[in-house]
Amino acid sequence: MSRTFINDKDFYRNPEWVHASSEYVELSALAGYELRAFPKWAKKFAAPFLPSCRKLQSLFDHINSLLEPLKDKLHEQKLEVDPKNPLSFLNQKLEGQLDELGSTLIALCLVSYDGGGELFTHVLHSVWRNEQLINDLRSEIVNVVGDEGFNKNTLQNLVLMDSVLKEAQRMHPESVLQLQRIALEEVVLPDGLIIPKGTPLLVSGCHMIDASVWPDGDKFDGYRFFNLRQKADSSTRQASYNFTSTSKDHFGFGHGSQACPGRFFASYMQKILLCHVIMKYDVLVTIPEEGAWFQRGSTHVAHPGLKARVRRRKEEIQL
Ligand code: HEM
Repeated sequence: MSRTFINDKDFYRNPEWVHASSEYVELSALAGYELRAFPKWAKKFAAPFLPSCRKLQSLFDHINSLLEPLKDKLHEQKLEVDPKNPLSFLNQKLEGQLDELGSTLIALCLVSYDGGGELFTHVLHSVWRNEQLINDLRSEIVNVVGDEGFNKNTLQNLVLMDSVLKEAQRMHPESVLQLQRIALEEVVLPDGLIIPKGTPLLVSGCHMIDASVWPDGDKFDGYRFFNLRQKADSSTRQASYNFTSTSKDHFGFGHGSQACPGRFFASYMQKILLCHVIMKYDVLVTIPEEGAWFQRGSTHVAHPGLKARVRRRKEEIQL
């Protein structure tokens, strides 16, 4: 994953970096949760006494020491942006002040690791309840990926899989409150409601999940966007049902100028992972009595009690 923003093989494949950055992302969710128990003014006093925050600080120091060789390489480079080198973009944005490289890279890890892992869990528990869907997905993979293997075209042509991903994200957005923004100027809505300048805003995504927009919206239908795409009367309309397209009715990746810039990469990654899992394994998922997910504050979380019995199968094609 880090390869998208750190294109230095010596670095992104370094097991120490992979381990430290993943552990940081995991632990920061826990630390954030624990810190919520304290009022804003008290957080900085409480943090040094919380084991999760102390561990985070030591991980952060370790991450910074791992970054030293990378910083040395960047110091030698010009502050020009090379389109093939995402690190050059960060270097320019930080104006060569590489003290903040650690926190910037960790912020990127946070936004990219977390959403991907959570979505993949929801995809797995959703598809493995429908044998027909698994069979259809396997046929699609054999037909589309079988001859050419993975490339941009074949990944785009996995349209049933695309529909499954979009549907899983519709039913399981990361949070039911999305599009976190601040009104930079006064906004008057068509119904006369005035949003004063400086107001922090969040938009409810509940309509993505219920039946007010999507028929049988509370049920997972892996074929939903595949069928809508088939019925669409124009290629623009077809494209609007792509997993990576955002709209006011489906903003799992956000919407507007700040919509997730990593969604195209995320889509390819989810598809490649799913191809491997679906072709190579038979899976029996056991859903806890309380359901496959639960709500924690505004976040929508996969239930940690989800269980899977996995058996290796012989894949029809070599991936
Ligand atoms: C399935 C995986 C992912 C999900 C569900 C997801 C979801 C989101 C959402 C909901 C937002 C907020 C958008 C808004 O407010 O309009 C966002 C922002 C962002 N995402 Fe993702 N994301 C994913 C993967 C990634 C990846 C792989 C990367 C980078 C490689 C990434 C980088 C970012 C960045 C940098 C932002 C901030 C954009 C801004 O504020 O301008 N995301 N993502």
